[in-house]
Amino acid sequence: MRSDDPLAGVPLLDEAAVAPDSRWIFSAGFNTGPDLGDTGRVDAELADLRRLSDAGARVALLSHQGSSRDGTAIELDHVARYLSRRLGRPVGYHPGAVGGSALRAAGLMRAGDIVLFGNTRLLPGEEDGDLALARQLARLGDQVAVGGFSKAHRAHASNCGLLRHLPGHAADSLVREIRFLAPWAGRPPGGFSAAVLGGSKPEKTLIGLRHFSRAYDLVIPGGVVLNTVLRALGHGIGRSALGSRPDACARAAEAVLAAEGGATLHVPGTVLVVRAGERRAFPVRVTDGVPADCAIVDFVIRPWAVDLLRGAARAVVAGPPSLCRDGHTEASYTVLSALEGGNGSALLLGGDTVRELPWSGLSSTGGGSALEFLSENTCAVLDELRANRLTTAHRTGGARPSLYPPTDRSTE
Ligand SMILES: Nc1ncnc2c1ncn2[C@@H]1O[C@H](COP(=O)(O)OP(=O)(O)O)[C@@H](O)[C@H]1O
Ligand SMILES: O=C(OP(=O)(O)O)[C@H](O)COP(=O)(O)O
Repeated sequence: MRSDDPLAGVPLLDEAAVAPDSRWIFSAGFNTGPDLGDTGRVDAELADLRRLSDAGARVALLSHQGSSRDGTAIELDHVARYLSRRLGRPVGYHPGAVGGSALRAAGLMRAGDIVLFGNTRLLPGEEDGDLALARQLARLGDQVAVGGFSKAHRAHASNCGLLRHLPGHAADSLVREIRFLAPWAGRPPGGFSAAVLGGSKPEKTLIGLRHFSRAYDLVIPGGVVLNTVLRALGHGIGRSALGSRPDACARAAEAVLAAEGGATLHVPGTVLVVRAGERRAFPVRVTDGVPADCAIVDFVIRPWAVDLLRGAARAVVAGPPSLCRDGHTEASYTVLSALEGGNGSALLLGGDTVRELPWSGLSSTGGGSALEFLSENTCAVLDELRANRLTTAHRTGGARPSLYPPTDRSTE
């Protein structure tokens, strides 16, 4: 029988023996540019890195940032400098993560050293989970510690792929995040629940809209999710953004709109739009349709929905509801002030959501990963770690001491 504990059967770094001079690969999900923006995704890994280094491990650190598909992936020396500062010890940077020069850099590491290798998103095959690439990355160490919750929903070479080649363990950062999110997974236990969606990634519609419209009482679509819903309802949306998978998102929105029961879906009467080449937003009635040369950047939340948000026992915000980074804050700030003034608990999910919205309450370092976890009570990396525990690599573990002293696994 499958346990409800999302960590059941997952090997934990906490329970692993970390021998002096052992070679570890730490899979992280820093995904932050040179301005470092919100550092939560880096800070989350500090304790695990310190623990491995203090135990005398040689730590080859791998992280993704941006994407090679849209040219946003860059070198990560800024992250190594930040880590050095925060850890109070040198953290080296080696551009490139595969091939002779990376292996030589790994070979020069001494007990306790931490070296960040080049951005994995600069490697062809990373985002396809290429196992040949994973095999090359695996040469940087003998065991893997998996942190990087922000990419826990991606079966990429530098997380799930590595686990096909080496014994792996969930870093404490991953465990903490899962334990923190677990009470939010599935259908809320009682009281009124609300979800506000936004941002631009397709997961907000494909996972978020689907899940929350089944499991919650109120869903307020914003960002690209709102554009998708308005189009599915037959409204003109001009040149509003529809994200990277418009067709799949359109089908998901149509299915949600056609479903019986489920959450009340907030559809605004007024959206705020910007004309191409201009910055100033102006209101348009949804029923009038957005002019062809305009894009939706914001919207006005109806008073009844603001009241429901304020009274919600539980609320999740996944993605900035409006284009905050360009100063369009009407929907976003309305949501935040309703939640701040309310009596329930509210949780923000994601990178840009946490970076762009002024919020000091609960937040997760994951956007898409957190949505997947809330919807499925698991995610790709947890499944792979469970499978990894049963593999030959894990069972033999070379000549190393037993990684897992007998523990209570009765929940498996
Ligand atoms: N109406 C909109 N049109 C286009 N982009 C939007 C819109 N509303 C919000 N956004 C943008 O979406 C981006 C974040 O999307 P996403 O990556 O999905 O969020 P997160 O990183 O929190 O998971 C932000 O930069 C935000 O300003
Ligand atoms: O920033 C991330 O996702 P998120 O914006 O959904 O939080 C993760 O680092 C995953 O990145 P990806 O969505 O480019 O695979």
